[in-house]
Amino acid sequence: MEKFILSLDQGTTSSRAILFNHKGEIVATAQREFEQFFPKPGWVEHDANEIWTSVLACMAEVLRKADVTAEQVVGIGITNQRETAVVWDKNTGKPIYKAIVWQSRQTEEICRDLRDKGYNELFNERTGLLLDPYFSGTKVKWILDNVEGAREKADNGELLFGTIDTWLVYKLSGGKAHVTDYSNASRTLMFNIYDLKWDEELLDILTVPKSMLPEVRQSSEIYANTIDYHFFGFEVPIAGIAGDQQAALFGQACYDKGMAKNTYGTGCFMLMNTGAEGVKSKHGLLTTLAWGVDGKVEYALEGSIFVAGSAIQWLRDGLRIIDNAPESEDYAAKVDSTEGVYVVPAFVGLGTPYWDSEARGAVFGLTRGTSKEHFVRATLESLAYQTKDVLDAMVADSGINLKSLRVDGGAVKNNLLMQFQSDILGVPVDRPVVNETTALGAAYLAGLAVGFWSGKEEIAKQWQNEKTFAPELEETKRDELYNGWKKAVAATRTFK
Ligand SMILES: Nc1ncnc2c1ncn2[C@@H]1O[C@H](COP(=O)(O)OP(=O)(O)O)[C@@H](O)[C@H]1O
Ligand SMILES: O=P(O)(O)OC[C@H](O)CO
Repeated sequence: MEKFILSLDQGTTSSRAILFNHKGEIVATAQREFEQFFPKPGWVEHDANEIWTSVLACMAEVLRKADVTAEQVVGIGITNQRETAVVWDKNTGKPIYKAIVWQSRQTEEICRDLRDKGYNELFNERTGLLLDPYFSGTKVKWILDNVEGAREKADNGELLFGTIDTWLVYKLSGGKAHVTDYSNASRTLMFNIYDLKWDEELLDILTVPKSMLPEVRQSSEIYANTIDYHFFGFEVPIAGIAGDQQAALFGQACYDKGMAKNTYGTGCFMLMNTGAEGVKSKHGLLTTLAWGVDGKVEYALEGSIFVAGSAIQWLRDGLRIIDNAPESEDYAAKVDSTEGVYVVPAFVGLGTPYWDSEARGAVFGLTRGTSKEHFVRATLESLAYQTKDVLDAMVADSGINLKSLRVDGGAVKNNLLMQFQSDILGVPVDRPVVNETTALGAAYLAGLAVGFWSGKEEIAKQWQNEKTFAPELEETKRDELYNGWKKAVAATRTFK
């Protein structure tokens, strides 16, 4: 009887269940989108129950599609949109508020207040992060401060907090396990990434009771079994957890110091493996835990771009100038350049290297000759320019010049974007055969824990390149285009 690993990839816009075989190949995929709530400008929320039911539906569908029984699944790996915060009642298992999404800006005031009190340095030193609404800690505080009765319940030990991994393991295990892994904990603003403990002083500042927090475990180990009635009469070990960007780094087999990947999903996230050492950034990158495997943790440097593929969704759903994401390539290809048009999609502020949460989106260089094609192309190009900002910071901090950049995520199917990316970076871009590297990374982590794969060496051999995009643009032209982008960003930031 052939065996498989089931990977649950809970992303910002959709949940996916993907079944992998022993060769690390995709056997079947199921995907469900769910509702995005924008209750106020800059706020983004999800319904945690809808996330759970979307995951359940995907699990059922993927097994049915592959004609595989639960008995053939030797382990489940979970990977998730990170930072998104859920708080639920321990007694009822029901969330007391919507999940506050990583993109949401509703804790800007809390962050500003903490920054004004001079706490940024302390948080940065211990967590590798910054006092920005992006991270979970201030979202938990916001829920406790704003939901009626929440603070009292939390103080009585009646509430639990979790990122989406924690929430899913809790639901899959029938409430038996309240756990997370190092990679997710390192995104909360409450976890000391050097002591590997919840930081009591930071918790006091954030007024979050420690009793709410999950137990932090390795990224590859058995945390609990699924309860059989949710999993078709069979218990399956949940054996891998990692935040989606760290999972992608693992799935891209970036196991050596200095190897990096960039994932183009809702946002764009570049991570570089820095080994056993957490490198402190001087250029706006985050220091984060990559994973804990075999009793050891490894670190990564990260550049976070808040709006990437979601800018393409905005062209589709907001402006309604394209019908679907792939069409962005068709329109962009109809023109040779944007003719000086720049779109800066700072819809929820700007992340690395600017960390400007009050900036908002802007368009520059419009003329009477600007067409839809130029506009679409400029939006696509903004993904590449933002990535160039991040790579420059990465090179400055690490001193490592990348030989190539491994890429993945929904938008890398766009060949024009990938070629432009390589042109703007002046670095070859490698797109692997398995584009679902986030899910693959979680599958690997789970598979290692249950002995499905023997070790990282076996996994690294499975990585295969599908296509390399080599730089073709002259350096002077590259500099000219990128200088235009920098001017556009600078101008965007003055409009507040
Ligand atoms: N051909 C394409 N060109 C540009 N963007 C694309 C293309 N296909 C998908 N996308 C973008 O990729 C994103 C989906 O990627 P995915 O990795 O599934 O994201 P997430 O995990 O954040 O939900 C969407 O924002 C979509 O707009
Ligand atoms: O859902 P994605 O793939 O855009 O990833 C979101 C990140 O984990 C946010 O930090």
